[in-house]
Amino acid sequence: MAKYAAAIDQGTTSTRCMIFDHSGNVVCYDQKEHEQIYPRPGWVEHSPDEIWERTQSVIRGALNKGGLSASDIVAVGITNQRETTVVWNRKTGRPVYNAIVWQDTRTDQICNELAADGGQDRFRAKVGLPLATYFSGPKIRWILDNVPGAREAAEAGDVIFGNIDTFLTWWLTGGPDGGVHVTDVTNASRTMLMNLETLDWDDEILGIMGIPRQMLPKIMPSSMVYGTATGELAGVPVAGILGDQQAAMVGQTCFDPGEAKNTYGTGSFMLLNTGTKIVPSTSGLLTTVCYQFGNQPAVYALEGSIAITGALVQWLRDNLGLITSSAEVEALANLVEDNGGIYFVPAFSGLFAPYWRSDARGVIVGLTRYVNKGHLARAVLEATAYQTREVLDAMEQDSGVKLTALKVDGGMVYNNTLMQFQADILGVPVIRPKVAETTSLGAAYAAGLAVGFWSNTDEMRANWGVDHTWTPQMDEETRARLYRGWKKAVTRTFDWVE
Ligand SMILES: Nc1ncnc2c1ncn2[C@@H]1O[C@H](COP(=O)(O)OP(=O)(O)O)[C@@H](O)[C@H]1O
Ligand SMILES: O=P(O)(O)OC[C@H](O)CO
Repeated sequence: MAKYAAAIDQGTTSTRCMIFDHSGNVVCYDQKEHEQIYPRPGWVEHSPDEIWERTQSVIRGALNKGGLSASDIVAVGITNQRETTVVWNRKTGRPVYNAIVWQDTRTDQICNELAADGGQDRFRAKVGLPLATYFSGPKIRWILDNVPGAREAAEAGDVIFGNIDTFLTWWLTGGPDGGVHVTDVTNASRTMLMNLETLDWDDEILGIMGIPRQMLPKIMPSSMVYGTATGELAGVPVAGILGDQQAAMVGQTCFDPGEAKNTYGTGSFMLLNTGTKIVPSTSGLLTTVCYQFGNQPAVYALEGSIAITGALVQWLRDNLGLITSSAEVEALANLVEDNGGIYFVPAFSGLFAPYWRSDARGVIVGLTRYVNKGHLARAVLEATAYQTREVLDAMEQDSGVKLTALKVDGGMVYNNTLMQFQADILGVPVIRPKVAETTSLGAAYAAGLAVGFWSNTDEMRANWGVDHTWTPQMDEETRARLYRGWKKAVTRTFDWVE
């Protein structure tokens, strides 16, 4: 009887359970969206209870669709939207507040106060991150400061913190009845609280941020058996945890220093493997943990995080009603030859890499009466490609590595117009692999590796193959002119929020 590895991918907009065979092919899957809660401008929340309910439902759905049961699954891996912060009661499992999502900007004031002493890069040498609303530490601090009784309960060890990986692992392994309270090095590296050298929580930063150590999960490698699942997957080892962007690195088999990928989802995230070296960024990138398999040394990465890419297409659909599905943006953009002179800079959550400007807000510039909805759709797609060029430039600057091609994945890579324009604006080929579900695949690989379903990374590499390559067709002068226009447009977003 064939055996399979399962992955739970808890993303910003939806939760999936995917089941893979030994060749890395998807055997069956199920997926469900969850509610995006916007209580105020700049605030974004999810219901942790809904996320756990959706997780159980997609596990059931995937097993049913494949006609499988827990006994067919060798291990399950978890991958997740990173940074999103949950604080809950360890006796009841009830969250003390909604999950505060990575895009949420409510901690702006906390970040400014922390930056008043030592600047935005105050903790960068230790944690690889600038002070920004993106990361979990300030979000935990906000909950402890604003939810009555939360701080006292955290100090007493009654309420605990986790990113979504930790929350789901805790529930999967029993919840209040013995659930394990753990995270992995990749997720921990997004909290601003983990020291990249020691791979442990940093007491000095915990003290400054006012976060009690006893509420934090134990930091573990990304591939090992953390516990045994209960419920639908009863008896299956929970054996992999990776932040979703790091999981995509594993799914894309970027195991050698110098290998990179870009994932285009709600936002886009480009990572470059830097091996066991911690490479500091001077160009606005993040230094982060890429993965740690078992007791091997941790592998690090440079990351260019872009907050809004696919989410801008959703905005065109949901807020303007110009399209009824995300895929329709391509046909709308193809009604016109070019962007008609406009640029759309989607600084909806401020700007992440390489700027880290929380005072920025979105702009559409260059408007004339000539511009129509086709141009707007085109500018929406182009925004993704220009933002990607910015982080790629920063990456080459910081690492000294000149990329000769870019491996891509995520929901937007089925848009041919965008991918061709991406290759044109970067001036390097863009490559989509056969299995583009790299995030789930990476989590399944991490879990399968821990239980010997895959014996080493060479087996994973052998599963990777090219589906499509887009080669640059734009002349150098046009590329430079268009990109100059983008850079100018970006400056128009600055200094908006006072
Ligand atoms: N054909 C398409 N063209 C442009 N954008 C698309 C297309 N299909 C999906 N998207 C965008 O991709 C995103 C979904 O990708 P996915 O990888 O599932 O994201 P996430 O994991 O962040 O939820 C959405 O923001 C959606 O608007
Ligand atoms: O859920 P995604 O795919 O939008 O990824 C979100 C990132 O992990 C945020 O850092």
